[in-house]
Amino acid sequence: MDSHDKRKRFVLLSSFSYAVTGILTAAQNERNLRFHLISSLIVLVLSFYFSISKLEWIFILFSIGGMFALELMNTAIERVVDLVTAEFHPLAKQAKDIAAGAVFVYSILAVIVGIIIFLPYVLKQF
Ligand SMILES: Nc1ncnc2c1ncn2[C@@H]1O[C@H](COP(=O)(O)OP(=O)(O)OP(=O)(O)O)[C@@H](O)[C@H]1O
Repeated sequence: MDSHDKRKRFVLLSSFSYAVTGILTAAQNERNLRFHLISSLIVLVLSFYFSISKLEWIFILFSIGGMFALELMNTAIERVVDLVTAEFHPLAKQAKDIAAGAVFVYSILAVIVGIIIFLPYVLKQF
């Protein structure tokens, strides 16, 4: 491995560690993210319990992963807005509210996916 390859590998590993640090920082500071973590664990337990199909797993994993990714992006937007201004600003409000709106839209979708997948399994229990 030449020094150029070593440098590229170092840059890749650094980016990975920055991303992990970002996720851990957000998880420590954001109540919403911890809520998503707990709900995701419950959903994963249910998925194993009901032995859901491969296709259902794909939808569940995309719902969970997408939710986390959006929540992280929302947190990043909140941080940048707070960095730019501590004063009340209509654009700061719009930026935060729109980012929160994106998370809300995806949450509704994830709940609908959860109902479509789990309701038939739950009803079969009775
Ligand atoms: N600088 C600002 N100017 C105008 N409105 C703001 C500003 N900061 C926050 N807001 C408004 O207050 C709301 C709450 O802001 P806050 O910074 O507490 O974020 P949050 O959405 O509650 O974050 P969290 O997900 O951490 O609870 C925002 O959604 C926005 O409507």
